[in-house]
Amino acid sequence: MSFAPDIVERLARARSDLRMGVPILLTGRGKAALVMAAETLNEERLKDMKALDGQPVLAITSRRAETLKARAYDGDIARIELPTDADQAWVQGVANPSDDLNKPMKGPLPSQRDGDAGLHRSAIQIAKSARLLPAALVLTLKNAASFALENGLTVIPADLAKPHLGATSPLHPVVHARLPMDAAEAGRLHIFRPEDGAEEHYAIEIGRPARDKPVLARLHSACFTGDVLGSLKCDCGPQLRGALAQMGHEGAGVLLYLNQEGRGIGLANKMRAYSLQDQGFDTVQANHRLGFEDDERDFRIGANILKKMGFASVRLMTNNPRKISMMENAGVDVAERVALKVGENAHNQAYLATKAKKSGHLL
Ligand SMILES: Nc1nc2c(ncn2[C@@H]2O[C@H](COP(=O)(O)OP(=O)(O)OP(=O)(O)O)[C@@H](O)[C@H]2O)c(=O)[nH]1
Ligand SMILES: [Zn+2]
Repeated sequence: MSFAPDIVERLARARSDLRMGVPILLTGRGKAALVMAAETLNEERLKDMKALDGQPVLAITSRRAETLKARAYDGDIARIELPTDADQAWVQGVANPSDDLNKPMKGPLPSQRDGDAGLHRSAIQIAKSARLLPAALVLTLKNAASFALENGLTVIPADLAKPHLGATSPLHPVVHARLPMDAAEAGRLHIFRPEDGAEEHYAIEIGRPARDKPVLARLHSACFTGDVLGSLKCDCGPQLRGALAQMGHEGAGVLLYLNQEGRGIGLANKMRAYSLQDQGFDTVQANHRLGFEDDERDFRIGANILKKMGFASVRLMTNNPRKISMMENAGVDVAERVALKVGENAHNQAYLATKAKKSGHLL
């Protein structure tokens, strides 16, 4: 029978469970763990978890651990032991840096050193892919199978999930239709849907670019604040309109609108980063304090869409060298880099300077 969800479908369920505050069960190497996302934890479920046998731990990334001066014995992650009197506010205070400056962490925060951190690592990856803060409460369970069944929990075997976490999901074209725009009357919007149930991505085709020549292309990452609201904190809005205008002017091009808001951390986390920037941290430091890397985007998605549309070579409009190398690694030739320098203003000068200094953006 083919009715039961496969691992990719179960992972999509797990992401939405965690976003709703519902626990999931991770299994692997003869162990099982009850997992709840720190961000969506509630007092009642925390109380119930503490009533079970065993020592719950809060798994956080080493980026977050560094800010908290906690030891990350597992390299990329740390397993913080939960004090017996820990409540929801304690857990969320460790996971979320918004109050770090007002309430410097008292600590010390002892981390676990022994045992296997595999399930904890998977828990953080799933929380991250759900666009939540990268922190999860984890409790190793006995009799896990009956516990999951009784409570109707989504069960994820970590070994089966591993190849899919951090992988690029195959994408399929859904529909395309004519879309006359200010920048070009001959516009067409294509919708692509990934198999993993995550956000759809869009391609805006201008004119009918030849498939056997390098196409003028832009990989644009969604920025609700810049693209829609005209935020002055970044240069996304002018870059989006500038790229479309140049494609309209040349009569041909493809703009990929990738739904990877906030360099892949989601809009809620980007707003957390903005609030940290108001406390004096730059765009890179803010991501790190939240527990993320500088840039969590997967540009292979863009390369895959281009290949699906029949393009093998691009004139890429970007100042970001990572976009160029990722395209080439994904098998799309970058015949030329076309600089896209628009939209500098008094509010985003420091942001653009940080990208140049810390993220290698070309000036
Ligand atoms: N996390 C985070 N994301 C931000 C911030 N400012 C802008 N963004 C996001 O950064 C992305 C901007 O990406 P792009 O326009 O592709 O820019 P880029 O990587 O600088 O590369 P090029 O513009 O091609 O040179 C969008 O997803 C924005 O939402 C910020 O301060 N923090
Ligand atoms: Zn932006």
